[in-house]
Amino acid sequence: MDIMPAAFTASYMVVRMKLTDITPAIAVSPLDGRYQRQAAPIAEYLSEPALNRERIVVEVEWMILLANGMGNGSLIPGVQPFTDEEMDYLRSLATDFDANSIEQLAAHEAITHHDVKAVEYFIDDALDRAPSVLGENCDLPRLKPLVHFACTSEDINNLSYARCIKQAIELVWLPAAEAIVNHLAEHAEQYKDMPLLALTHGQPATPTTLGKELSVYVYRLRRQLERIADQEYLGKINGATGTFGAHTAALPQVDWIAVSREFVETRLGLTWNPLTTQIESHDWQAELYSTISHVNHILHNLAQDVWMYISRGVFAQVPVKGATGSSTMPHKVNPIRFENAEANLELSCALLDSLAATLVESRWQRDLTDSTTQRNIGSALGYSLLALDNLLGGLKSIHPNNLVIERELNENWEVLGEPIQTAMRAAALQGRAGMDKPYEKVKELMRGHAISKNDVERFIDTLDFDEATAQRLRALTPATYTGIASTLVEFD
Ligand SMILES: O=C(O)C[C@H](Nc1ncnc2c1ncn2[C@@H]1O[C@H](COP(=O)(O)O)[C@@H](O)[C@H]1O)C(=O)O
Repeated sequence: MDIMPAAFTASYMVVRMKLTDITPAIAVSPLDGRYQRQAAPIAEYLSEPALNRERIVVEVEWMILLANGMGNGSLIPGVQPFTDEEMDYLRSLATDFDANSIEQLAAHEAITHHDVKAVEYFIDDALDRAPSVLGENCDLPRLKPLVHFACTSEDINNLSYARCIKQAIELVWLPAAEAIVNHLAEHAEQYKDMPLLALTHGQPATPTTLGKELSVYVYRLRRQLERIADQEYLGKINGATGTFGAHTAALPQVDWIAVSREFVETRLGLTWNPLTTQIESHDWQAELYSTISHVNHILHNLAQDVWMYISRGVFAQVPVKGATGSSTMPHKVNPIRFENAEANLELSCALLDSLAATLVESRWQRDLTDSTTQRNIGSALGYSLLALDNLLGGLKSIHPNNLVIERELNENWEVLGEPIQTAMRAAALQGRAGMDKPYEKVKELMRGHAISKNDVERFIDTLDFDEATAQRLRALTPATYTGIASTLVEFD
């Protein structure tokens, strides 16, 4: 079916260049295209090559544990412990992982159609090449049966993913999130005494301070980030259906539980999962993604709040030299970084929520849906990282506008209705005359009218407060009616 009229087809479809012929490849995802620079730190740990590099680490460390044992020599009869040179050589497969390695793996996978088998063959090739590097007497080519010994692919995959995700979170995502919290905390302290008209339901309400409102976000975010910093990353290495079946059939004398635990905990720095089907159950991933999604939602709330403060004039934006706000309205500076952050947080949440929901289900002892799904963890965190970057940039480009803040407060003296009616209640309870129906009297005075400083003072004077209370109330202004907001900042 023609998707364009014939004339269009002739002028565009036939003669135009194919974008897919351009090198380097054109990206489908904006994370790998337009936003590549900002998302790149995630790709270092969560991308196809990063996963394969980590798979090599896991395969190699497993070989080293089997060959060198846990203090009592090799675990496998017929296998001598690796020399230091041999271990360095094997480990260099991961540390020297490069474009050439990626090509070699792709060549194997083109034949095997199995990504982990391709890694096994990649290591086999390296064992074959070893004598040319380590000398003719090198025994490594004979040790090919040691590669992937007693492993199912998921033994390698789950450990690799756990390490990839741990590094991406601890080295990239968490520091970026902490940078936002630190920025907010610094400004909460700076503006802890700066009064601000609060709005509940979008209507003027009891004033607060700008610093205290920022502190609320600091407190919320810190609670979630602490959970993420304490996150467990579970891993398993227990064979095709989690029974150590192949291990015990081949080498019944080995304490495989101890070996498995040593490998996951000590060698790879993860938390040992003793009980699984073929797959690690991914519950820890669901926990992590739910918490990050929660953080994303808090940040989305922040981005929208700041966007609305900018719209109100409470925050002013610093124009970027040379930048265009609107293509047609020259006066404008648009809050685009906050809008970009909102959109990317939404995309991240969509992916994270899907990952958290689907990764925890697998038919019987394994299906492969998790394999395909987990390939999107990098995108889920990448969209969040991009949002963090834009949010921080946006926050750094705004400052409070005192004139607007003061004007808002001065135009809303009716917010003092609350302290006056509450003081009337306290006076009534102490038996002072004329303090009945405090709420109704204040409402009568203030609702639906523009109220001035004079109106408030006159009203206070009509009431029989004791002198100290009357003075305290008379001294109140919308700008000073902020309770102990500034003190509360210390709790963030
Ligand atoms: O260790 C094994 O392989 C055991 C096997 N289970 C599997 N476990 C892990 N990976 C497997 C499995 N099966 C296939 N594959 C390979 O996974 C890749 C899936 O590709 P994609 O859908 O792109 O994520 C793709 O490369 C697949 O070839 C079983 O039979 O239980």
